[in-house]
Amino acid sequence: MKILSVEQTRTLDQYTIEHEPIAPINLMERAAQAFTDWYTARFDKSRPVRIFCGLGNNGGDGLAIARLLTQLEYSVQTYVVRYAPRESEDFMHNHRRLKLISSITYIENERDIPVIRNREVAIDAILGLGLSRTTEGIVQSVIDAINHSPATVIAVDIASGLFADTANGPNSTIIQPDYTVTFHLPKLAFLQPTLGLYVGEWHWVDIGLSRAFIERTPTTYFYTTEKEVRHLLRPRNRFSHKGSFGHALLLVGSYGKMGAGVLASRACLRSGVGLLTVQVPRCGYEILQTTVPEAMCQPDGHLHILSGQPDLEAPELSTYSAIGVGPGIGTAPETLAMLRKLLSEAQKPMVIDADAINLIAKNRDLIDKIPKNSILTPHPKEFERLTRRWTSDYDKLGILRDFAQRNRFVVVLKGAHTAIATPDGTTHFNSTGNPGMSTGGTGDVLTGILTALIAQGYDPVEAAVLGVFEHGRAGDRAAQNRGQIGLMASDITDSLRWD
Ligand SMILES: NC(=O)C1=CN([C@@H]2O[C@H](COP(=O)(O)OP(=O)(O)OC[C@H]3O[C@@H](n4cnc5c(N)ncnc54)[C@H](OP(=O)(O)O)[C@@H]3O)[C@@H](O)[C@H]2O)[C@@H](O)CC1
Ligand SMILES: [K+]
Repeated sequence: MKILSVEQTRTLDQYTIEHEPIAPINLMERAAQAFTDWYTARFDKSRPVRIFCGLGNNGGDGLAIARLLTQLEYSVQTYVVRYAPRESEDFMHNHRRLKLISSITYIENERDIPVIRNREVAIDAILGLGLSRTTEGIVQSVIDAINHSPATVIAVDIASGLFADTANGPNSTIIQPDYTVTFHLPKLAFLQPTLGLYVGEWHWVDIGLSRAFIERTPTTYFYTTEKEVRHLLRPRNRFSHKGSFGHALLLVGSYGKMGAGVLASRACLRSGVGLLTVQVPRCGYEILQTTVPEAMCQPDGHLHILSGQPDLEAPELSTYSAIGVGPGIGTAPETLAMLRKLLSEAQKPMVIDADAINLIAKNRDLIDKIPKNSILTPHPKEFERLTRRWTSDYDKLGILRDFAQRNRFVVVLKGAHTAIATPDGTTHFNSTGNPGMSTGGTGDVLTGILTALIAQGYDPVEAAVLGVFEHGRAGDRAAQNRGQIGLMASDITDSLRWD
């Protein structure tokens, strides 16, 4: 799914109005109806509704929603926050229609703000995509009152005061909704970790905006949904054999951190790799052979860490169709030497995670040695070590895009909506996963998955988008079975399902 800018979204509305064609007031009615359908499917009439409307089209939506809910016999009280002398045309139209069936309260001063009680629902239709400056005055006071109330808060289209794709200034007053019900495609703001408070649980309702326009509008931001992923997964040929699915090499583990290696190895095998060889310190040999009998194990000459001196005659690196390195390897000097040699010799895109990233961050000359199109999977702290500290989520997105593009890497920045930046400058946000996955070892599982996909011949960008999505989806299945709190990394591996 594409993520469009505010400017593009405005043009999309306009294009739909001209080419469907549909009168703007009818498009607003469709939006209000879609919101109302969403609302009535979840909230019954026992909960009083207070709808707060601004003077633009977001307010117009609010007035139309008030009329539709009133007609359905919900208990509705409508407020218009009078912050300016002018109203939009469609606002005025809906204002006239609502006036015929219900009263409207005007908020001009603080004393006009009602007390919002427990069990009530506050619908925020004060400001939408037309936000052009930080909120102040009476708008700010109403937002504060809603935020401090015990009511369930639902934002229409976007929380009032939240910019959809640029940073809000410090100390901005913004609605903190429990839900956001949005009419357009997802907005960039919905996917940023520090803005979660201003989004809540977001839902998209379709109001039939022009698909033709969306298809031909260029964007660098995408949101991965099941629809896209379905096209990426390759079906298996009946006559295939284990050689058809590649031979992966994982370099993992150190004394006390062999679990990371086991997690990555099991996930790799559960993700369809044909053959797997795992290189571990000698202390990990029996552990790996016992816990992952499906894998071949190649012990390092060093007892506790990977030093790159194999104990046995090791095959050429070119034997392997994919190489993954990092989980549990530590940052010992011998391991750095091993990584340096590995990066210099590897010819194909690799998967680079955890301590391998930390070693690279401390030895920046290694960046140039990483094969082009390799996948790096940092969490935010590791990414900061690799680049620099950011001032906002949007600043971080810029750093991420530049880093991936300049070095020709695929960077998987892990988080609530993992962001995948590609060498061609696009960024893909993931839609699966849950907070239960914030636990040790889930990153190791992802490394195993990605290495398996590359080994099977998936292009690195496809592997990253598909692998991150399925990793999150397996996490969601695991959370359904056990709940989020009890979720462990190995549950994710056990919940993987590829067909
Ligand atoms: N177009 C369509 O077809 C559809 C649109 N739809 C709906 O319309 C919404 C967008 O509507 P919109 O463009 O009228 O913007 P909206 O946010 O309601 O208000 C703009 C007004 O607020 C003012 N203002 C700005 N910042 C302010 C501040 N901090 N404090 C105070 N005032 C401030 C601003 O002033 P100005 O910047 O012009 O000075 C202007 O007067 C969209 O989110 C969706 O809900 C749906 O019905 C689907 C179909
Ligand atoms: K709003």
